[in-house]
Amino acid sequence: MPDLSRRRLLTGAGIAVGAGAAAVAGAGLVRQAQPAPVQADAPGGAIPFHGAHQAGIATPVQDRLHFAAFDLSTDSREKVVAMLKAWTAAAVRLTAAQEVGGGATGAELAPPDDTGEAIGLPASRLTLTVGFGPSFFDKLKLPRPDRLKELPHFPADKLDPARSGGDLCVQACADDPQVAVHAVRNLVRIGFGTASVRWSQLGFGKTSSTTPDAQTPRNLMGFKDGTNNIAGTDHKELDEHVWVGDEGPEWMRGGSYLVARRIRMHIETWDRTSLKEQEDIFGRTKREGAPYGGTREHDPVVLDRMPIDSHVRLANPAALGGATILRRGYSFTDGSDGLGRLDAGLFFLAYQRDPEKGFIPIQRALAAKDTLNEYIQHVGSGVFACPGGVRPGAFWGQGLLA
Ligand SMILES: C=CC1=C(C)c2cc3[nH]c(cc4nc(cc5[nH]c(cc1n2)c(C)c5CCC(=O)O)C(CCC(=O)O)=C4C)c(C)c3C=C
Ligand SMILES: [Fe+2]
Repeated sequence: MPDLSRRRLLTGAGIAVGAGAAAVAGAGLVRQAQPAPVQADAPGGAIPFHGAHQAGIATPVQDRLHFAAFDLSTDSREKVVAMLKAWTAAAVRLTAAQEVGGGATGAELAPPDDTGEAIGLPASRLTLTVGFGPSFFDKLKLPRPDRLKELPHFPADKLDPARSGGDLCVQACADDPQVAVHAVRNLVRIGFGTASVRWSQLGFGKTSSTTPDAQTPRNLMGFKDGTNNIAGTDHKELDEHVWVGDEGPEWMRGGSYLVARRIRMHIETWDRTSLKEQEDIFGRTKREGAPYGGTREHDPVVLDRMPIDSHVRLANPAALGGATILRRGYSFTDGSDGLGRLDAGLFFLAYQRDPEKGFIPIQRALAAKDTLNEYIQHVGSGVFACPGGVRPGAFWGQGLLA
């Protein structure tokens, strides 16, 4: 049997993985040594796959994203269960820097189970998070959670169906883009015949942080983005606004609803806008990120010091009866659009306990009035129910499908 570990030693804890771990290739579940939990902000380390919540939601935000939305090519629950079992087995290995199935260099006369481009790379804090779209429930004739509804149309939406929807999604985040791309590519291979990619999005330069003490990243408009976000360590806020509780359904407990929006930025127009106007649009200063009326980034937001139609004034929970989301977006550039303009923007990802109390009221307010709208356009959209965390030996969506 080949050495299936990408790196024999994971983290300073020096736990050996791979060759010694008993893994079952293909659809079978894997029983193996789990990597020791590492400091979540340690570069290269492994984030545990199992837990009360799926990793990749409150987890400190990694540098890179590969997001993929899939359509089912079957209405057979058995086939979907087999795929989710195989995906889970692969995800356990991928997030521990191990090759999937029989590895990248198994039997000579068959295509290898693992595509191989991550050989030698560390886990890179890879997280894999799965969600089910409304159409998943319709296709498989399963009861849909009350809170999982198609999003309403918002004024100025220009959604491309080819970049919207999807029966299920996988969010892969890692500090190394090759690790994230490898993970999604291998899941796509495993899903062949059961699910195929409908659309996908690569992202870089996280635009929001869940670690408030870290330096706040900047978006492509040059502003600090994520200042007033929920901290991944703030369990009270997470329980109140992000994690599904007793309201269920049972399989959604500890899970969350994800809204994904591909938001194009009209970068060229933005770059011709005065600094004063740019700052008025957000209600924050560009260099420091301070709210109008304050001097430091984390000074409190005082709504009536900001222009009435500024982004932060409109989106702040105090203006919206407490509506709160966990933001986890990434910048993207997908080359130019054929008209000499950069196809760039924000791939906005928001997690919440109930979209009707999170994304929807905030986006209604923004779509109606935000002065930022002149510089952006929502061109892709998806909403997904991300189940609670996976127990060792279980598989993604087991509570729903088993
Ligand atoms: C519906 C939700 C939101 C969308 C869509 C959205 C798009 C969007 N945002 C920025 C840049 C910034 N947003 C900032 C704050 C902020 N934005 C939202 C929600 C949406 N943004 C919220 C809830 C907040 C926090 C408001 C508060 O409580 O103060 C900021 C300021 C810094 C920060 O707190 O993060 C920036 C900058 C862009 C560029 C964009 C679409 C392309
Ligand atoms: Fe925003």
